[in-house]
Amino acid sequence: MNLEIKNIEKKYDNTSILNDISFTLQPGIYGLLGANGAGKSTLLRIICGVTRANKGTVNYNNTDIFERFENYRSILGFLPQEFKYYPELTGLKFMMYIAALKGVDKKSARERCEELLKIVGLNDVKNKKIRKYSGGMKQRLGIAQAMINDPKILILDEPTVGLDPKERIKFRNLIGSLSNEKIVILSTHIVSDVAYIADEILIIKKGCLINRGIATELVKEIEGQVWECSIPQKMVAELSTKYIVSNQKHEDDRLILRVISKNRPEENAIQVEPTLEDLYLYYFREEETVA
Ligand SMILES: Nc1ncnc2c1ncn2[C@@H]1O[C@H](COP(=O)(O)OP(=O)(O)OP(=O)(O)O)[C@@H](O)[C@H]1O
Repeated sequence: MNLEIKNIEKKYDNTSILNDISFTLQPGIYGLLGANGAGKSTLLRIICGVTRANKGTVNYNNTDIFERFENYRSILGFLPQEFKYYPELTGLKFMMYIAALKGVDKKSARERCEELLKIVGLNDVKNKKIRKYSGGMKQRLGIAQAMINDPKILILDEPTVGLDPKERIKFRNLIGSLSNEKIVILSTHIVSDVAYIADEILIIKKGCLINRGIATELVKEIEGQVWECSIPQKMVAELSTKYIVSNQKHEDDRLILRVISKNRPEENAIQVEPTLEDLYLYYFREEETVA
């Protein structure tokens, strides 16, 4: 199985949103990482066939998705960024409704919906109205509905928005367990969401795919450029304007600063192993701080 994104370009009102994006995916979990507005949602919507690209194609097993779109839709699961939940329905009724929309036959629908609600840990609340669900529960319901047709390609757009740290961990474990033999693409601007579960990271910046690979390979780009130095409080402002500071923590009356810099930032600075968060900050420092 393969999904090929080939020379995709997208413009809105003559502004380029996606710029000649090409990559091919095999089964695995892929983290699409980029700052707000980088073009992640647009790219995912194009991959799902919801939005049309101005140029380029999306090919599933070497066929343009629009050549056999019904066939493609039947193997696709999608959780869009702004998903509509129908608060007055119960979790189970909502799932049954989506199953009907997706053409799952009535007999197997109930069994499938109950099974998925169990998998995502919503069995106990399946007869409660969605308006009583927490953010994490809603997101898990969103994943469950995307899985109704047992998709081979599962696309989740910012699925961890609004989740607390405990729910994030639950979510990561869930994705890990669901992804067998599937292509899972998961977009986020939160590095820790994908650092542990993604087999590969795709980094998108201002509509361009600027890097792709396994995390341990990607971070080599800044090897030898990440430092930790212990400094007095009063030096923070000075160092922060001079260097990219990826983290800081207090230690007694001093601060331990994690700095990204080609040169040793301070006499006592020691080199440390780069992480994906450091790399993210290195790429997106002007755009936002790491969440
Ligand atoms: N329908 C549209 N019409 C005009 N501009 C759009 C439309 N959809 C997206 N854009 C613009 O395209 C750019 C990329 O948006 P997109 O939602 O794809 O980014 P993103 O990386 O998913 O960011 P976010 O996480 O904030 O959603 C933004 O500048 C956005 O304003």
